[in-house]
Amino acid sequence: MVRMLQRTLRWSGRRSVSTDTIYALSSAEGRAGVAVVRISGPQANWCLMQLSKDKKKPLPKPRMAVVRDIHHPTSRELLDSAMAIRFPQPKSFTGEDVVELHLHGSRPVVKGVLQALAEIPSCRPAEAGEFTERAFENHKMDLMQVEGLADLLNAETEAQRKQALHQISGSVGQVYEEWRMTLIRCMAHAEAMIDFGDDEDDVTDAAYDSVILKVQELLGSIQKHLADGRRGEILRNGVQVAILGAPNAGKSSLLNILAQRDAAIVSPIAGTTRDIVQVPLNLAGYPVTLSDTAGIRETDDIIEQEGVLRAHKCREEAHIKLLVVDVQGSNIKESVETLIDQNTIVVLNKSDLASVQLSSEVKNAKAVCSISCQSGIGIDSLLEILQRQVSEMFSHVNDEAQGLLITRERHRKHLNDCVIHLSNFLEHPHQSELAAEDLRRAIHSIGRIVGRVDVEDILDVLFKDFCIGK
Ligand SMILES: Nc1nc2c(ncn2[C@@H]2O[C@H](COP(=O)(O)OP(=O)(O)OP(=O)(O)O)[C@@H](O)[C@H]2O)c(=O)[nH]1
Ligand SMILES: [K+]
Ligand SMILES: [Mg+2]
Repeated sequence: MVRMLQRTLRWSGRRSVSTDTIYALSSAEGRAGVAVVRISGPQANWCLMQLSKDKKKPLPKPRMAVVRDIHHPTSRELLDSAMAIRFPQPKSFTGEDVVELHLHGSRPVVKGVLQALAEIPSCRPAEAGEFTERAFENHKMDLMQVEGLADLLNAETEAQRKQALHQISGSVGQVYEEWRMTLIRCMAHAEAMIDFGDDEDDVTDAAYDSVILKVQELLGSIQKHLADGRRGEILRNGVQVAILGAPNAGKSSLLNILAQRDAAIVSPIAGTTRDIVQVPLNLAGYPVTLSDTAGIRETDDIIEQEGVLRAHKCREEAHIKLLVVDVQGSNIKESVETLIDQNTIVVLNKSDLASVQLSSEVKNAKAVCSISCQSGIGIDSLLEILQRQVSEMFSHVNDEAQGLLITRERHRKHLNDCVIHLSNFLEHPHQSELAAEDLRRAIHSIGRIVGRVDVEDILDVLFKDFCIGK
């Protein structure tokens, strides 16, 4: 109870500050062609007037870019000749009055304008993510769109950009909202059963049968949606590719070639790599994390033992495995042949030293490829194989289906909860009070995804990830 009260207070505290007018540099720090300072809140227009030499100068027309000299409000010193644009509420990013100043991207100009804004009463610097928070509060975005925006800002590759933009468009949220509305209608029927069930048996029964059918259908849709192979989450977090193999096979050499830098130590001493060494890659537009691991073998060295443990853990978490084998050994060593599975690409290394001998175990692998880290032979075809494997992971993702990819564990959890409540409902649909409660819980679970209910905790975490000015 106390926690709930604290939360409510914190939440209302957050709401009350939103009457302030806030400002921030919304473009990146440092020298640039243009720097954008954004002002949002009831005093935004007034701020613009305070920054003019003649404070009675009329405001520019809405959404029209005009050249405007920016002066310090008290000293009247000229700070920059800027471009100003007004976005009157509610047609703005935050839903409040917004003024954007497009300044020359010079540090002293930006500093001067921010200092000038600080002089204006009832105007204060924005917190990280505060513009977006206001957009959410003013129903300009739902929670999934806010998360999509966070993903877009963090995106490193084209595929991630595409997925984030899709989530921002709101179409994913719309599907969940439709599901929620369907369940709300079902619950209305279920509640009507509680109230009138005894008197109007015939009428309600027929109607109620269709409710049960609807719930069954919806449960099927959600279960299908959940069985997406976690592709949306993988796309957001990156495809995990592990380099595995016996000591001295040339794993670190391969990592360095693919990373195009000396990320890991290479030496002729077996057991060189102990920690996992990771490098991010962009393969065919998809984000990949490539991990080099310790050579797998029996050892008395306790540090190397820990390295081998970490290598096995990395293998378990990997979506794609590169098993590096030194072709000088007659066959694939026993210690590593057990590692081959359907997601393994066998990489026969040091082909400059010996001719390639394939052992039968290789048949279970996804692909086999012969390379030399020394001469560079075969690296291009390995890259091609890898790119193909990565693209294949997302091949079922045509544009239409992408709208229904789950991008966060949070969404998955609420959908799983929803499945549990709907399954419970279907176990006792005619025990009206219980059944209505199950539906209520299912509605609540879906509502949490788009941020209809219980949003404050998620927002606190989410906005911490945003930069100031967004
Ligand atoms: N001739 C030749 N030597 C190679 C090739 N690839 C790697 N080496 C050499 O093999 C030795 C081991 O290479 P590493 O990359 O350190 O092997 P590793 O698998 O990371 O070894 P650990 O970390 O100890 O498990 C080094 O001396 C490399 O220079 C290759 O294609 N041809
Ligand atoms: K080595
Ligand atoms: Mg190594």
